[in-house]
Amino acid sequence: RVNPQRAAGMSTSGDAQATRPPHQPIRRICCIGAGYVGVPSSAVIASKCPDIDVTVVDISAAKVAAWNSDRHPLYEPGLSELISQTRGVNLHFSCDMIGPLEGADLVFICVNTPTKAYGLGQGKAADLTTLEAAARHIVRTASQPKIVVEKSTVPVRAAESICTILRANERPGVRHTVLSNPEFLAEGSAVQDLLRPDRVLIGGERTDEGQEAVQRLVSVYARWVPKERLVTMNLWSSELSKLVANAMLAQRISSINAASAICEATGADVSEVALAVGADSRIGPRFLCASLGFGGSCFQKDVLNFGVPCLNLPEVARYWESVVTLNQYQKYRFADKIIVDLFNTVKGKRIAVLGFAFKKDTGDTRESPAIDVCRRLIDEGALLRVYDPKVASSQIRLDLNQPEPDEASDAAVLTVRLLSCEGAHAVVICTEWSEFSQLDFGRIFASMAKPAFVFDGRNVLDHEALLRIGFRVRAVGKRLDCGGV
Ligand SMILES: NC(=O)C1=CN([C@@H]2O[C@H](COP(=O)(O)OP(=O)(O)OC[C@H]3O[C@@H](n4cnc5c(N)ncnc54)[C@H](O)[C@@H]3O)[C@@H](O)[C@H]2O)C=CC1
Ligand SMILES: O=C(O)[C@H]1O[C@H](OP(=O)(O)OP(=O)(O)OC[C@H]2O[C@@H](n3ccc(=O)[nH]c3=O)[C@H](O)[C@@H]2O)[C@H](O)[C@@H](O)[C@@H]1O
Repeated sequence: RVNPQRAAGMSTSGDAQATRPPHQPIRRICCIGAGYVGVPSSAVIASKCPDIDVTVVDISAAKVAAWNSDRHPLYEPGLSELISQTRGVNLHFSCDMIGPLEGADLVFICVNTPTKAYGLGQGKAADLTTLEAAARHIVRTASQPKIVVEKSTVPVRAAESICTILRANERPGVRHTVLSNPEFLAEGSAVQDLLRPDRVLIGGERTDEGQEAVQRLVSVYARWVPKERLVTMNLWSSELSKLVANAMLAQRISSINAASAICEATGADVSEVALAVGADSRIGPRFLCASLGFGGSCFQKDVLNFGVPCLNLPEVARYWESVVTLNQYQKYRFADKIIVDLFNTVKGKRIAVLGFAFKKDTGDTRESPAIDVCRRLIDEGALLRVYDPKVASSQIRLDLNQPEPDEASDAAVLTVRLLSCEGAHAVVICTEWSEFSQLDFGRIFASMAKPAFVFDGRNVLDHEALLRIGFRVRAVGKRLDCGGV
């Protein structure tokens, strides 16, 4: 069993390396999970470590086939280029769940760990089914010792469960080691984040074998990450640090979004407030953009997961839950403002929605705030035209529970393209794609029903210019044409 008593303080890689004998270099890596984390991480390792062979495996044959083709299953700037340099050289994608694993020195677990959708802890706890399946698969398959690296985001002490499963099923003489190496990349900048990480955390047991495994993984990252950014610590600190980081980032957005509601009520401007607050070096300027709410597959999941109902800390749980509650409020506050400002009814009105991904530079729609906003408008009888440069129309229909259009698609509730804004009562910005600020709003205005509204859920447009054209403009945390001082 993992022994938490052996845990020691945090250190950076240089300290430990100096006192230890040279360790066996990592030659082969198997990554379980060909998703947003597994593939960029593997591609960066392959490109930075030509002597390491990396194979990404997944239970989804369709996904593996797509990674082996030129039509990759997800969009991430710079990733296709990396893959074209390394695929077939030292980066491979495979459905063979046995061979690559058996040959690997080190196995990254990068499977999804979503919020439980059923039973005990439904809607809050992490569903660790895939993580456990991966651990059982490793121990069933491996006839040689492996370094098993938990890269998926997990509740604190998940490594203990993995370890227990491994220990109970290991073959005689085969002892695997578990490390925590949480990933901090953000979608849309994954490749850059991996190439230049603020820090790489590696948590391991403070036993000789645990520390040997830590150093072997350190030596992989040390090829391109400065050693002062390679931070080693105990397993539980590493697992918890990931959750705290995401929870604090989400909390920051909910804080500025709470301020945005006060701005709208008072006439203060949230961009000015963010500038002033962020100038304090203790706070810093990043991650203070008020919005229609945060999205993505992780923030809500990790904040709730961090609320730790099982640890019986109800005050702590309530504190973190309020970050999510405020986010829900912000999404519906934005949607309801559209309805109220369009004279309390959107029934039968055309509304052009620009952007559907949860942020720019990704095609990912998981927990996108656009979904809640669009659903609210559809429920109120609006006719939506949704456009996103990177989200497939079939995905938008799936997220909004709308069937594929038939011949009479113009009468459909949802049109997933934007031929024009002709006849629309409002343009709604849900994602901050750069191309939206380049649109010819003069022409758009001319084609729209009047009065013509713009609801900027990301504060990315030139509001003064829009007002001059004649739009009624609503933005997050600002009073524009409705009575500011
Ligand atoms: N998406 C992101 O930006 C980040 C995600 N994370 C964390 O990383 C983990 C993975 O997230 P994503 O890459 O977004 O998920 P994803 O859903 O894109 O990819 C997970 C992949 O694992 C595969 N998989 C599931 N069970 C498997 C099994 N038993 N054997 C083989 N393959 C299996 C799935 O088919 C899927 O392709 C999660 O814990 C997430 O919280 C951490 C940092 C950033
Ligand atoms: O664990 C994870 O999955 C990752 O979650 C986030 O990354 P990601 O969700 O990809 O994207 P972010 O840039 O953090 O944005 C999250 C959401 O917050 C919104 N946001 C972000 C910043 C801001 O100032 N305002 C704001 O509304 C974004 O539009 C988006 O909807 C973290 O930034 C990563 O460090 C972490 O690894």
